[in-house]
Amino acid sequence: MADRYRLHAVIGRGGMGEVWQAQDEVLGRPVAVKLLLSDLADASAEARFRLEAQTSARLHHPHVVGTLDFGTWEHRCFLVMELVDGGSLSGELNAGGPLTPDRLAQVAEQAAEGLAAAHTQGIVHRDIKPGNLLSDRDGTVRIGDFGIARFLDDPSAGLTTTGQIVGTGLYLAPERAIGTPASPASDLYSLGCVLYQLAVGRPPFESDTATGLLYQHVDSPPVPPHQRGAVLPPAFEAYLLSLLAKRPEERPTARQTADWFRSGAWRGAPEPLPPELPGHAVEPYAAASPARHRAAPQGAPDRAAHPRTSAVDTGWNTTVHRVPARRPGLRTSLRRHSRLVAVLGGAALFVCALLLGMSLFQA
Ligand SMILES: Nc1ncnc2c1ncn2[C@@H]1O[C@H](COP(=O)(O)OP(=O)(O)OP(=O)(O)O)[C@@H](O)[C@H]1O
Repeated sequence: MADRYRLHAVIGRGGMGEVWQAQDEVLGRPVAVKLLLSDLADASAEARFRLEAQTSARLHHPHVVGTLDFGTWEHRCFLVMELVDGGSLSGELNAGGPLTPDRLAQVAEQAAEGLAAAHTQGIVHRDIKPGNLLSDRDGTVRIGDFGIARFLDDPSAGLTTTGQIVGTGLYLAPERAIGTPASPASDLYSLGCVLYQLAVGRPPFESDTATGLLYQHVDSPPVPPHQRGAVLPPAFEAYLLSLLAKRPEERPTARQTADWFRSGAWRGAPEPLPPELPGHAVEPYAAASPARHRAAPQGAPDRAAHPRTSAVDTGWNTTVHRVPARRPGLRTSLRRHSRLVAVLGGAALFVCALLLGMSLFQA
């Protein structure tokens, strides 16, 4: 192909193309070649495919599948990638059943490292699922398939042109289920779903209908993995559930997740919850749902105790300028600034009374 690549065998087929195990005959190394499906060879499919190539080409990281080349051959676009020769995490689960805590922690750390690299570049993956986490033969995990990834400043992020939510329903974050664009935190939710599935054998939520599935993401607390037979250290389980927090701001960042798993803290007991801060209540998803009480489990990072600018919260520091903060409602702002409002109101009253007094005196 293209006077350079010898295609050997099809590895798999996705929504956009088929992936081949191939040989780069110029550089003499094995590669993976993704060919756009011929029945998709229209301008918009080509543009999406090209975007996938351009997005992934911006990332050079040991836990992201590297992009090597892109071109057109016999009217079909192709993308050349590093060959990851150990299969996907989906295959690993199917072949050997739920993963051991050690392997799971390795997957969590390395996938989070790859996500942190993407988020730092302003890229949200939007389709984290077991089939997109590939593994080298030595077990190293790499994130592949940036086919529906978007840059954070892309106004179309989160929706296709027809208004459909894209991404795989089993791993879709609640904020995306209700139509909000994907953010880095949405990738962390998807990673939480994947880790849950790799630990339990089944994803956290399943339903016969797409609506039923979306509803559960938004409103149902996940059943703790140990109640479904998983054997995880308590701290690990607590952290995993924090990734599944309904509210995006309560999830740890990719950077925090990678650091936490690398530290080995997952082997321990959950840390005690810090005392609830007054006025910390936020009101987005299912305020009255039991999920609220699950959202910040023991051992999970407490976002209120580590605000975005704190030195502990390094993950946010790298991405905070890219992530548009949700604007608080008028009532929330007034409540937050009540003391300031009272002082300003008092001062205004005083000035009015003074002016009135002076004008009366002059009259
Ligand atoms: N660089 C790679 N090295 C080895 N295998 C790969 C590589 N990229 C993809 N694959 C494998 O090829 C198969 C198809 O991948 P592809 O990304 O096209 O589709 P998908 O992620 O399964 O589906 P979709 O694109 O519809 O989400 C997957 O099974 C994946 O494991």
